Amino acid sequence: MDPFYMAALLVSIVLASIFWYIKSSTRVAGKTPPLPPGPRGLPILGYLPFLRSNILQQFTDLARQYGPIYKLRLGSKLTVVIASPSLIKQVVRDQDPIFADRDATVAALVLSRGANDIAFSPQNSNWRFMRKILAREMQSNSSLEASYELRKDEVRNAIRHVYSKIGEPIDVGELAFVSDLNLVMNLLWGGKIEGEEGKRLGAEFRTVISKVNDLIGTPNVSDYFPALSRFDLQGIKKKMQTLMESVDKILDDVIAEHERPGGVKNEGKKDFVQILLELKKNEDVEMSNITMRQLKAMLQNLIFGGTDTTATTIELAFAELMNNPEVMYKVQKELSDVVGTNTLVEEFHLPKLYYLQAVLKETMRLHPPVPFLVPRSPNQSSTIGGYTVPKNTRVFINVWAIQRDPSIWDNPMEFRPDRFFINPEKWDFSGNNFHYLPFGSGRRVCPGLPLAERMVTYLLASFLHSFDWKLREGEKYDMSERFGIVLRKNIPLVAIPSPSATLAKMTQFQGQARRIPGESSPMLKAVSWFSKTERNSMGSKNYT
Ligand code: HEM
Repeated sequence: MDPFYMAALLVSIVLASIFWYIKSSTRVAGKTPPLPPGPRGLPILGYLPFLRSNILQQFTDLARQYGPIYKLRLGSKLTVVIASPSLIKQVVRDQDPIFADRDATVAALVLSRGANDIAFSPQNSNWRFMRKILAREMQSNSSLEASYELRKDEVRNAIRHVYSKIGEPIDVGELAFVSDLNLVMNLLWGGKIEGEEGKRLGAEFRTVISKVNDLIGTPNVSDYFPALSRFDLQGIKKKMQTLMESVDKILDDVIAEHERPGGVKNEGKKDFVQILLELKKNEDVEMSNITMRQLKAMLQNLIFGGTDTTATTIELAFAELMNNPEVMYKVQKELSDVVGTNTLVEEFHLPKLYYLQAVLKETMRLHPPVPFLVPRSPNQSSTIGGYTVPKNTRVFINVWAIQRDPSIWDNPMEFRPDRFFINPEKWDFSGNNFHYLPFGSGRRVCPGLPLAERMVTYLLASFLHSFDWKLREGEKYDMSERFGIVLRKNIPLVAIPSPSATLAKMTQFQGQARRIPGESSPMLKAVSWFSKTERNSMGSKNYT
């Protein structure tokens, strides 16, 4: 080589090396903040081999060791866990636009039809529109008022079902899940697909939802080592694709039924599918951008997002009440004072049930149904609490830890609904108080909150107003939890219903007032008599 070029090459290499050295030493010297602290883990695997089954407690213990923001390397995936109100504020308020994207796992990508739903979509105009339409057509006060009869139908069905099981053990989580699923399906395509067809759809969805939740909760090698994802070593992607084929089939049937001339009755309140299809047909400008794929993904969000969360809340509230008889007594006393003894619970009673509302807040404090929220992911590198959180990091917000933090809550492990009566204006579900976030916060806050509040309170109030509950002989209370994207009670709560004093009184009254010859059970008659909507005679719908 020409000596001149040789010299030029050497000089360039030396200059490049100096430049690189200066650049990297300024980073070391602290111009770019460091990554958060955290345990080291093993080469390649990172901290994966050290994850315990009780991840809620483990993530909380790690915060004690490393501070309110720490990092874990799980395979090649960088994960940051945040567990202090002030740092959460930085993520979900101060830097919300940066942190409001999601980091969907392989299973979640299949479930969300390629992040085309509300829950896993990046922030874009379609995501904003889907949230808007949900808020306007399903969650606004006026649309919730208009759909009340649909909820009332299902709550009465649930009461009838429990009534038919008096004295028998009932799996409370299962009861809550089926009731919630029926309720959500009724709002989505309610009254249109009934009878045997409705029953079949309910049963199919129950199976699919439980399988989907298992898959979403299974740790997947493909997520921790994206280079291996094309091999789908555990077959999770394949299994999810198969499940989605059956979901697709159900939703296609529902849509086809709505589009078939004469398939949908026109009288009464329009269901959500009908509203969406009409908007599409009328060529609403924003709606025309929404593809059929997105529409189905949105319906799925409502079914998957609205059933497990509400059912787990009801089961955990039930368990806490049975574990705390004095609190149960106060709830039932309030119910008989507010609702009275001559009628079943109606939704207009709910705003007056202050104590029951406090019970639900306390349940969701100790057992937030989505304990780490739905993980977020920054769309650019950012600084939180003096540490760098690189682009595409998976960010967990440990609401479970914050809502049990003794520096924030007095005797946090005690179930004390009364704590919500001190400065009640401070405690709501809006996500503005960073000490209490069961529905999340910021632009990703749960859009189903108004419906969830009504569903959970209405069902719980109805079950407790109409029945007394006890555990099976020799059974012990257990409040342990199992982690999943939605928290579960570790051991399902099984309880035995008997008619409450109110129901017994109503029954006596009914027995005298309206005894039908040949009717063996006047009490059964009473429940039926109080229901104005006897669609399914006295049978149970979709319950096992
Ligand atoms: C007790 C019941 C419920 C709880 C505790 C709950 C909680 C949550 C939480 C914590 C999030 C994530 C928020 C965040 O990342 O900041 C979320 C998101 C979501 N929830 Fe709920 N939820 C409940 C019921 C419902 C219901 C009834 C529906 C619909 C009918 C629903 C639909 C959704 C959807 C679509 C999202 C995704 C929002 C987005 O990413 O933009 N949820 N929920």
